Amino acid sequence: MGVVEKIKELEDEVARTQKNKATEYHLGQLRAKIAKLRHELLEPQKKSGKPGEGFDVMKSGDARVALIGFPSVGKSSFLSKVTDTKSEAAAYEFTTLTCQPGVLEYEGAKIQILDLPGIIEGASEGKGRGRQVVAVAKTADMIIIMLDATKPDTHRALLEKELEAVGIRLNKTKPDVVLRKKNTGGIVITKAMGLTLTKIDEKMIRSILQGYKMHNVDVMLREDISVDEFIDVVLGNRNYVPCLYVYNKIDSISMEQMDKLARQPNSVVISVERDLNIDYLKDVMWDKLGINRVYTKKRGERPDLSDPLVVRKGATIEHVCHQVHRALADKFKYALVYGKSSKFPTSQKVGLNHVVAADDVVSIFTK
Ligand SMILES: Nc1nc2c(ncn2[C@@H]2O[C@H](COP(=O)(O)OP(=O)(O)OP(=O)(O)O)[C@@H](O)[C@H]2O)c(=O)[nH]1
Repeated sequence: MGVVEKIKELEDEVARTQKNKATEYHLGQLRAKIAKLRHELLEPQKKSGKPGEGFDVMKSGDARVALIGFPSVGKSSFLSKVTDTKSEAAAYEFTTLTCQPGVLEYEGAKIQILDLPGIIEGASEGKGRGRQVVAVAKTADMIIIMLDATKPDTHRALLEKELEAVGIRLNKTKPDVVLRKKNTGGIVITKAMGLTLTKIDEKMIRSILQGYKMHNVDVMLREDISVDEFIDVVLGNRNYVPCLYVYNKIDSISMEQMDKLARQPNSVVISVERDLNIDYLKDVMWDKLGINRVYTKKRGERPDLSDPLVVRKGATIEHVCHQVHRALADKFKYALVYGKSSKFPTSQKVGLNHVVAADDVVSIFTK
């Protein structure tokens, strides 16, 4: 029996099994087995060369967004509206995947948008093309699921399920659990002070770990996690990616329908054709990507506002140095920051660990 059939069989067993106290552990183990098989299915086959070879797209620009959606939802129209695809005319040919990267310039940042082939259906069954689409999606800083507002909203669940099955977690944070493997000593579970587990218990944790033949591990729990979240931690290869649901073609639906879609979490409604809400979408993307601009200023000169540096939220002066030049941090003496992260109305003298804020102006002084 192939892996796909085995997964199907286990899934059927889960569906058949009544959920109650007595079957709880059995169900947990089944889910762990399914996760393990899925993982096997998606592991790149050994002889296929270097990881990523053949289909990965070089990460260019400051952030990368993967655009996913069924055919005819308006992805191409969207890309030609917001990106400068003309200058990137060369489509990247991959072994079986053609991926058209476009660059969206926004607030001085270059955001690379990858239009992934319409169909990711079957990706979780490890079908060649699906596997590659997923590999690219996993490198994205954000995923946009584009949907057709005029169609029934079933595509969304299909795409979510597919991404979920390949280990991509949308709009979730990594569970706060630490596993440490050791050579002896058995399984030792510790919980953070005051933490009560409501969705999983120690017996289940042990049974899952044993299922993975992990007999000597320290487990530190800092969060009330579910069984599936614990399996995610054990497998350890999940990608936690922010996701925006973009409903296109709102020009063709009623106000009521539009209002309902727009009120869903992480959702933006647009019309590419009528140019509705596109700028708002860019703002939301920028926010969700968690990036900031900072400006540099040379001594005695005005800050260079035409050429911002783009850094992640929470970035430090050290990150800023790296953006300017690879070797700058080694020669660093101190920096002066002006702006929101400065303690003073004027500049503050800071070291490499100082966290910059949006639109700060930074002067770097070297040894
Ligand atoms: N009513 C309406 N139609 C739109 C809008 N945006 C795109 N379309 C139409 O939807 C159809 C599909 O658009 P595409 O941009 O080719 O869609 P796609 O997702 O790239 O499709 P594939 O290339 O098949 O993956 C075209 O006929 C567009 O004219 C919109 O905002 N409103």
